[in-house]
Amino acid sequence: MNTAPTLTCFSLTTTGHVAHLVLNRPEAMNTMHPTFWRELDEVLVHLHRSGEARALVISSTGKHFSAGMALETFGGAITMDDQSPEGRAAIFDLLTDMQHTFTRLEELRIPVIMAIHGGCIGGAVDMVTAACIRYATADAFFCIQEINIGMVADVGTLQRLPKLVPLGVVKELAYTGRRMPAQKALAYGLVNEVFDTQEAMVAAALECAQEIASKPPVAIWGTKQAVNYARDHSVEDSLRQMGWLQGTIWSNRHVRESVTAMKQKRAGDFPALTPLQRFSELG
Ligand SMILES: C/C=C/C(=O)SCCNC(=O)CCNC(=O)[C@H](O)C(C)(C)COP(=O)(O)OP(=O)(O)OC[C@H]1O[C@@H](n2cnc3c(N)ncnc32)[C@H](O)[C@@H]1OP(=O)(O)O
Repeated sequence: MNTAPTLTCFSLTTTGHVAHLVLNRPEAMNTMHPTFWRELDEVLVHLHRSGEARALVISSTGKHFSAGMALETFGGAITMDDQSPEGRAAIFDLLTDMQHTFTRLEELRIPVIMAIHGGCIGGAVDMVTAACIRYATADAFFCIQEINIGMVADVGTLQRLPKLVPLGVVKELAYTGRRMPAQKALAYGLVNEVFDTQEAMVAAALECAQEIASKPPVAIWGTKQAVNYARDHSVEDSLRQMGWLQGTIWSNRHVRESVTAMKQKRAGDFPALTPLQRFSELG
């Protein structure tokens, strides 16, 4: 079964093959607590499996995109004073779980666009660096807040941000906990575009998602696979992987339909991604 999960921290709508996930706890500045993590993971599993959406936009509500980890979880859900081997193993498992959620976002079958306004703090930086494309409002800022609360950023920022902006910039932000404003993020290429208003930004993100969703989904899937692979491997290895990948997914039918649609000045008609099932559900 692949039913949409029941959500309290988010709202999820899918229109014309574009899914739009909105962080909707503005009163709590969309902080990340155990329910946030569980629901985000469930949504991503659902989108990954359903095959219905062909692109995902994630935006937020209220003053800030997200204030990061809910501070009350430190010393609450996350028990940090248990120095026993069992306590340390539990921290390792918890952290790995959170890391997997953002890796799931990065490895989703469909491209993900983040629409970021106001503060994007701590865990929120972890999250947005796992996306394909980032848009921001002029009032947005990015903060590796972890250093200001005595910890090392541990859910992906230090691993993914250096692939997006120069290493010196990452180190400056990570050592100082300074806020990087949207215009600077634009100059470094962390965000693709800066908008005056949140409405304009979300509209542009949805328009970009719609454009992506109009392409053959298998070619989009393959392109995401290839670009993600190339980020972490040599050109030589990536070219070889490209050969195997293209050999696996090449479709004359999709290319013919794309060219015909282009000539006829109409949208191409492409089958959706096949819904995935859990192995255990196959009977
Ligand atoms: C794996 C992930 C790890 C992490 O994410 S570590 C980072 C955790 N996050 C933080 O440390 C956030 C620190 N907070 C801030 O930088 C600022 O705050 C904001 C930019 C988010 C907001 O600034 P402004 O708009 O000026 O509001 P305000 O008066 O500072 O905050 C309003 C109330 O919100 C509480 N608050 C802020 N962030 C969090 C949070 N992350 N978890 C729980 N509460 C938070 C404050 O303390 C305050 O509360 P009151 O009104 O009672 O004084």
